[in-house]
This record gives sequence, structure tokens and C-alpha cells, in this order.
Amino acid sequence: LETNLEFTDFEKKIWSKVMSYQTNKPEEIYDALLTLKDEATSKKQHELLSMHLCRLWAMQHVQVPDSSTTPENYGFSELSPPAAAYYRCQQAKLVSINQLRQASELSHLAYHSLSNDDLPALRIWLAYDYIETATEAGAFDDAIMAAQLSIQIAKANDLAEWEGETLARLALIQSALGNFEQALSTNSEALQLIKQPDNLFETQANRAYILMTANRLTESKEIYRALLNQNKGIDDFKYLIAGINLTGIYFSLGMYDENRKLTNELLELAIRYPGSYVLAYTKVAMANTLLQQGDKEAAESMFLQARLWFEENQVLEPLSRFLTEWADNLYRSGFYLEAFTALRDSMKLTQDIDASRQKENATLTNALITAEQQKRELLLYEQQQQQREAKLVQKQLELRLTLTILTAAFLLIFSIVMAYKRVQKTNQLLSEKNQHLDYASNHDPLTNVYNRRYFESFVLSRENSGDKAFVLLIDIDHFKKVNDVYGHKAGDEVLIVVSKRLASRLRSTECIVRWGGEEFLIFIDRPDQKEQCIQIVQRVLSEINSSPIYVNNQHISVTISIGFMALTLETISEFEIKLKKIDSFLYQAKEQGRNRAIGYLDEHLEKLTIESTAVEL
Ligand SMILES: Nc1nc2c(ncn2[C@@H]2O[C@H](COP(=O)(O)OP(=O)(O)OP(=O)(O)O)[C@@H](O)[C@H]2O)c(=O)[nH]1
Repeated sequence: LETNLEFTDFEKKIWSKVMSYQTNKPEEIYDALLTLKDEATSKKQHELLSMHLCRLWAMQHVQVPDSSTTPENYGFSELSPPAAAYYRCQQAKLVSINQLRQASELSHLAYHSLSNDDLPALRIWLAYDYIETATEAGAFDDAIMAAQLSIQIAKANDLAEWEGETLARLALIQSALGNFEQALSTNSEALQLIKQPDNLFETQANRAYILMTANRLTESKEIYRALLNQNKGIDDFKYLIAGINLTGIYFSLGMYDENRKLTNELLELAIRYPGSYVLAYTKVAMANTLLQQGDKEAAESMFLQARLWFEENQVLEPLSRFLTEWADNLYRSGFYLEAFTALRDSMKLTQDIDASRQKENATLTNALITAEQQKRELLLYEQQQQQREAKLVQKQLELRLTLTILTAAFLLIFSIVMAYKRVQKTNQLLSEKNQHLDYASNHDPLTNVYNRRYFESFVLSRENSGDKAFVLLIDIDHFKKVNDVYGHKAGDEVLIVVSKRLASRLRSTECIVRWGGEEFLIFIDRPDQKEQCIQIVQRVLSEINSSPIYVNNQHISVTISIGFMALTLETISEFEIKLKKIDSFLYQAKEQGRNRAIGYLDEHLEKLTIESTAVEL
């Protein structure tokens, strides 16, 4: 279930600065941490840094509340709901103004607001802090869980000293639960890891205390004696702490002489620290010693002085224990009434403590509920954030999809248009080509008049129409000579000019056909009258012979001979017979001297010869 518990580089930097508390003052660490502000990039990094800044600020401003400094000043995000780091900051501020009950509530809240998303460096700090809060509230399960988390993260980061300190605290919890063997074993583990002299002293004192609680007084006594020897003339407080506990053991073991000697020595030393807890504790030891010696008055006075200190400083739990011992001692010395009073006071105090514990428990429960609510809020907030992000991504996707569709549609339309244009162009080219082919298949390439192929289909389309027509078959006279004299190319030119001249007078209903080499056919659809046919023939003859043809700077005079016939369009075979007849008329025209026309104006009339401008019957 656990995520990666190793510190990142950023966390390591923070850690090394905050752990320099033995050589640096809080304000120095505070300033050192400020230099890391720009390196915090994520929200969690900001929270970790802000928690330490806030905590160090509170340490510098103990008993001087500064309402102008809100948590937001430490970079806690206003956007997201408060998190564990924020509560730890608030806790530090409450401690600084001595609001310990509220501070302890916030300690609960801070620890229970932790999530796997929080940085290991924040989690280890808050977990360790919480061990004490939870123990004081009697929430031993919570305390053990917090200790385990602290140990786990310490192990993941090779923080031996931290792991040792946590184990030392865990041992005390185990001892309080009556698991003395486990407590001693945990304490041994701690002793192997701890190197710092202060921590080492405390852990050894813990061991002696556990042994004392387990009623292993001789072992306990040896440790206390060793600690006493180590600190004599070196550290008064350590000497006093070890000494006070040792007097208790001497007393319990009936070693009254040693007890008296030590107690006197301790009191002499403790008096140098008026108002201190060590003085109060020493006075309790002294009171018991005096009572044992029979000096009841001095003993009672001494105990009262100590009792006042405990009451003033609300250190009630040890006081209730001392009262019980005191009552026991009074009873043994025969002061039954005093013993009863002391015992009654002790019980009253125990009741008060229990009530206070219950309050503390209620506080803890409240804190748990609040933490759960906060976690839910945080989760909701993150979900909303994720939803917002997801929506954004979806919108971007939709936009991209729309763009893709639009692009695809555009490309499709574009390609369709292009394909359409290509088809159009191809169709146009094809139709042009077809037109061209059509033209080429129906026309004579030299003169551009219709060819015989066209005429055949034309006649076929008119088969049996019964329409009247006038057909002229024209042949250029002595054309071979033109070729011979002026060249074949000039001959071609002559053919072109002749065809143009023949076509110049034709109407849309009339057509001209290149019939052979120098032969042309003129087809006149539904001629009006015979006179008009004669005029046509005359006009055709004069159109050619009236002016020479100008080719290659030379004038070539040309005449034509014509065979003609006015006819009715019936069957093709009949038409072919008639064409042969026309051909024979043409032949006759040649025979009769050329430059003339011979034919029928009516199939039933006689043959007619037309000479240039004159008409001969
Ligand atoms: N330059 C040219 N000459 C052609 C073409 N087609 C046919 N000819 C020539 O036309 C001439 C026809 O000669 P012939 O049929 O002997 O008759 P002719 O010389 O016209 O004499 P008559 O018809 O008897 O008056 C031939 O010499 C062909 O070579 C052509 O397309 N171009």
C-alpha cells in the first residue's frame, strides 16, 4: 500500500537544514529555509517548506502572538482545503502562545489529515510529533501507528538517529501497556542506533525507568548509578533526573542511608534551579526521606512545596502518583488520618485526570472526525480539479476532432472538385477530340469540304424521303497540266481555291463534297425552280472561269466541266444509278469541249447543255 518513502533531493535539502538545530538557532534555520523557496515547485513541496517556516517562526515568537502573520503568509494555498502541514503550523502557533489543549487537538488533526500523497519528509515529522500527543491522550494504538510510520520512513532514508529516537519512544509506550520484555527489546534496538549524547542519555534513562516499572529494581539501580557517574559535574539536570529516580529505588529497596545521602546531595544541587521541575521532584524525594526519618513536620512542609509546583504547572499525573506514595508512606509511619487525606486527594486528582483524559479523548474524536471531513473535502476538491482537467482535455479533443473532420471534409470536397474538374477537362478534351475526329472523318483534309463518306451517310439519311434535289458533279479541266506546269503543290492550292469558290455561293441547305482527285459534287436540297437550277450552274461555271487563280505569283486560269441532274430522293440504288448518269453527263461535257455543263433539269425533260454564260438546248 505504501508509496515510495524515499526523500527527493528537495526534501533532503529541507531535512539537512531543519536537522541542524543543535548547531543553528531557529532564526538561522528559518533564513536558510527561505533560500529554498524558489526550489519548491509542487504544492506538496510548498506545504513542507511552509510547515517548517511556520514552526520555526512560532519558536522564535514564543509567548508573543502575532495575529498579523496568517498561515497564508507561509505559502499555504488558499485554493485547496487546509492540509496536514497547515494544521501543524497552527499547532506550533498555539504552542507558542501556550494554548496547549487546542494545540494538542491540532496535532491530532495534523496527523490524521496526512495522506499517502504527502511528502515522506512531512509525514515522518508529523508522525514523530504525534507519538507524544497520542500517548498523552491515552491513544496508544494511534501512538504505535505513528511510531511505525516514523520508523518506516526513517529506514527508507537511512535516518538511524531518528529511527532510534522513535524506537525509544515506542519502548515507553510498550512499557506503559505492561509489555516490559518488548519494551526492553525495543529500547535495546534504540540504543544500538542512537549516537547523539543527549539522546543516548535519555534512552538509557528510559531503560532504567522501564526496569523500575517492571520492578526489576536492581538492574534499574545499576543503570541510574552509571548515568549518575557519567554526568556528575558535567550536566546538572541529567544528574538530577537520574538521581531522583535512584532515590525512589533506594527507598523501595530499603536502602535508606544511600537514599538520605543522595537526596541531600540532590537537593543542594536542585536549589540552584528555583522553579524548575527537578527541584519539585527532588523535594518529593526529600519529603519521603524526612518522613522515613521521623521528621514529620519538615517532611509535610517539603511535600507541600513540591505539591504546589505540580499544581501550578498542571503536572497532575506525577502528582497523583506521588500522593499515593506519600499516603502509603504516611500510613507506614502511623499517620493514618494524614494518610487518608493524602489518599483521598490522590483519588480526587485521579478522577480529575480521568475527566481530563475523557475530554482529551473527545478532542481526539473530534479531531478524527474533522480530519476525515477534511480528507473528504480534499478528495472532492481533487476530483473536481480532475473533472475540470478532464473536461478541458475532452474539449481539446473535441476541438481537434472538429478540426480533423473539417480538414477531412475540406480535403474531400477539394478532391471531389478537383476530380470533377479533371473529369470535366477530360470530357472537354474528349469532346474536342471527338469533334475533331468527327470533323476529320467527315471532311477532306486538303480542301476542308465534305468527303464522300459524309455524303454517303447524308444520302442514306434521306433515303426514300421523296425530297427533290439538284446534284452537280464538277471536274476541273486539264488539271493534269496544272500539276505538270506549276507543280503538285500549286495543284493543291488550285484545288483549295476552287473548293472555296464553289462553296462561297452555297446556302446552308446546300453542300459541297470532294468527290475524287479534282472532282467535286454539289448537292442542292429542294431547289425552287428549274430557272434557279440553271442560274446555279451558270454561277458555278463563271465562279471558276471568270478570274484566274493566283498561286505562287502566277495566274492560273481554270475551267470546269459539270454533269448535273434534278432528281427525287428515293432508294440508294436508284440514287447511285442517277449518279452514274450525272457522271456520264460530265463525261459528255468533257467530250463536247469542256467549260460547260450537261444534264437534266427534270428527269422527264430533255438533256440540257449549259455553257459558261450561255444556255444551250
Ligand atoms: N495537285 C493535285 N493533283 C491531283 C490531286 N488529285 C488528282 N490530281 C491530279 O489530277 C489529274 C487528273 O488528270 P486526268 O484525270 O487525266 O484529267 P485532266 O488532266 O483533268 O483532264 P480532263 O479531266 O480530261 O480535262 C491527275 O494528274 C492527278 O494526278 C490532288 O489532290 N492534288
